[in-house]
Amino acid sequence: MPGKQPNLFAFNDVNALAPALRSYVISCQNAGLTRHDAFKVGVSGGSLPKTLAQALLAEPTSEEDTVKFDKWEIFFADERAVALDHDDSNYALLKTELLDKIPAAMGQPTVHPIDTQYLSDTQELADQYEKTLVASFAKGDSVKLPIFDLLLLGSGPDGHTCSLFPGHALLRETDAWVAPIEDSPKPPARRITLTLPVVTHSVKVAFVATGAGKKDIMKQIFEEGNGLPCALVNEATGERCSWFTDNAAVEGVSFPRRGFL
Ligand SMILES: O=C(O)[C@H](O)[C@@H](O)[C@H](O)[C@H](O)COP(=O)(O)O
Repeated sequence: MPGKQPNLFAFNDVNALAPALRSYVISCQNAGLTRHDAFKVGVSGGSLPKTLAQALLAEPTSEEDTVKFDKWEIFFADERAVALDHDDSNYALLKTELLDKIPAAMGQPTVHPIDTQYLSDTQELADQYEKTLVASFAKGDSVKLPIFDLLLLGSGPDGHTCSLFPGHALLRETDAWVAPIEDSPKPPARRITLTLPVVTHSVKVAFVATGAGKKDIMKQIFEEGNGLPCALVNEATGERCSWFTDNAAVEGVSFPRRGFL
């Protein structure tokens, strides 16, 4: 149904994708600022932090085009149960690729990493991270799920997103906001992740998927679905979901592209 489908944007390369991603993120930021004077964003790992840095650290072209980092609250869409300076840490990746590069004049975001005193117990690690979300989103009778202003996600070659893997029982989680996973098929095995209802409840969801290595899974996600986690997000969020891809990632994918305005 037109208008209900996710937006698929395809660019020549990451250099062309980055300015569009910037303008999209800033429009989500500005909507968040209007709603609650803050921008609550969840990010994942993979190649996303690098692309995000390219997008966000560029020079602004106008007043509206300003990244207001001091209003940002950054959460992790998923995280590995490792120390914050470990090679596998998504926090460490974001810090190296983006946080450490933000000039003081741009303001500094509030960042919510996992509490590493609970690393030995992934259920507790997830529960504690959920408490971090509760403190920001005020879970209660009227708030059944947190509403992120934006989730910035990647897609694995198997169609996973966050640490929600194809066919995994975690896809059926309905109560928790954050859940542990002990048997991630992609190492490291022990992680925490936002659950599917939280992901699909976000005001906007953006995927960044680039490179020819994504072509096969993009075909499956957009043409067949197959219950793949990324396809489940597409189906539940429709037009609230946008894919920032390059031509190599969507070559041969039968799904209408949108022009990015
Ligand atoms: O914890 C993880 O396993 C990663 O965060 C993962 O979910 C990543 O986002 C995708 O695999 C896409 O990775 P690329 O962006 O590198 O393609």
